[in-house]
Amino acid sequence: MKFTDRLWNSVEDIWNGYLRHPFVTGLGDGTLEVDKFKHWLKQDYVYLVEYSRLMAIGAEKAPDLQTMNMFSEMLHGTLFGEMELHRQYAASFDIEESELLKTEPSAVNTAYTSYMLNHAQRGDAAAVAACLLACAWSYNYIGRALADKNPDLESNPYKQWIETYSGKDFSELNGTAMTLLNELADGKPERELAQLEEIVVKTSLYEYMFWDMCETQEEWPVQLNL
Ligand SMILES: Cc1ncc(CO)c(N)n1
Repeated sequence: MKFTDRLWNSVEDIWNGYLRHPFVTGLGDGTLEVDKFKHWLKQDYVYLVEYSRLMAIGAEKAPDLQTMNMFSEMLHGTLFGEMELHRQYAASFDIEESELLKTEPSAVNTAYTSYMLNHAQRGDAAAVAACLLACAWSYNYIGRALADKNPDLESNPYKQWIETYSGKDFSELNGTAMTLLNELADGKPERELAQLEEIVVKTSLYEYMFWDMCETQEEWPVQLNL
């Protein structure tokens, strides 16, 4: 059994919760309020800057050139593929990239990226791959589920979102994330596999909290005038 098959058993219930989440169902049927989407867009842009650092850490910790290439492919795909989606949506709302980058990360966003960067910095390349997995795999899972459920996207303002995350490039990026973790976890003792699994479960829970944070347009409980 592949390690990702074992992981699937631990995260399936959480992930099916994403598909019932109002933010996600709203993307699928196009009814999501645009202000909520803009909140996601801004928070996610600064999230992806931190997420990209993980792949650079992974390349540095890679045990061989082939693994380094895989982390580097993911890094390139995120910076120049996925983040282009965000830049295009921002342009359609007349939001400059410089404004996206000024976003103050919310409490949940900060906790999520700090959790991943902490594990990536103190762990090995397998730990980095474990940190990356839920993000890539769950968005691909959601994108495909929404595309299947909503075959006619012509009048859906979130068509490009669904097509990006269900499409070929992002599916390949996710395939790389899964292969990376399966290869790096191969031969590890159960104690270490359990630690990697814990990272994937925790990041899956953070993903759920990120959807909630966008649904409620949450930032920090107390707003300071910074
Ligand atoms: C919060 C979050 N998780 C996963 C992805 C997919 O990379 C994303 N863009 N944002």
